[in-house]
Amino acid sequence: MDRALGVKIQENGGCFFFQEMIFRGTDAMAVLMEWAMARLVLHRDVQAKVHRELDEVVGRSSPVAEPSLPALPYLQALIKEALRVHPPGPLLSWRHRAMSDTYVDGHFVPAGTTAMVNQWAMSRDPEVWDAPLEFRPERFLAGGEAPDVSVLGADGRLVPFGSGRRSCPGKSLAMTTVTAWMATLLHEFEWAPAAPGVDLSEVLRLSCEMAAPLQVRARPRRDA
Ligand code: HEM
Repeated sequence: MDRALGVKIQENGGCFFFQEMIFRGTDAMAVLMEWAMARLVLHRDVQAKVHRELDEVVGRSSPVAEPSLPALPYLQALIKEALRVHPPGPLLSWRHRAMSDTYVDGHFVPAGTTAMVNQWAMSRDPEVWDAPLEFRPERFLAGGEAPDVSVLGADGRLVPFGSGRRSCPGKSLAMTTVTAWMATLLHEFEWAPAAPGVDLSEVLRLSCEMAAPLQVRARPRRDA
């Protein structure tokens, strides 16, 4: 029994929940990092800015450690921008169903319709985002159009983890883990595409993945 919600959890419900945690926890984070790396090898100026921030905050002679993570605003902006342009879970709340015939914004929705939130489209809406197809982490920094946007569900402009009580329970863990991994991968190496150009085509599987898996070259950059 979930005492907070007063809901009885069946045995198979518990199994599904753990299955979701394992699949979503590993798959979505890996997919997000692949997209972020694709953007970093494509936009070398963005990669150079992350490297500069890491050199200033962590220093070339030290590895990344957890206390440095909150002091990396550009890296955090980069991860938000990757979540905006390439949300691993583009459709939200697919388990919501209309209980009766209704109208939403003038559109008839018959009873029994499964309702989904297309946050992929929301985060590319030109009425909300300046030049939405441009990859620009600066939009999340001071002076940008969305400097204080939270990705954790409190701001409808960007909801890569959903919002409300069925939002992703792993969102804080995911943000901390992805920030730590990206910081380490970027502090230790400089990344370049294995061949000229990067194919940004998408394919929707469990997550919205790169259709052509990313291939990169890594060059060590840190002092021994
Ligand atoms: C970058 C990483 C991640 C992204 C982008 C992500 C995104 C999402 C999204 C969009 C949903 C659906 C929300 C909705 O439909 O409204 C979801 C649900 C869920 N996520 Fe995540 N997630 C991530 C990482 C994780 C991690 C690390 C865990 C667990 C360790 C996790 C566990 C779950 C579970 C169990 C659900 C289902 C919740 C429910 O049905 O009530 N996720 N996630």
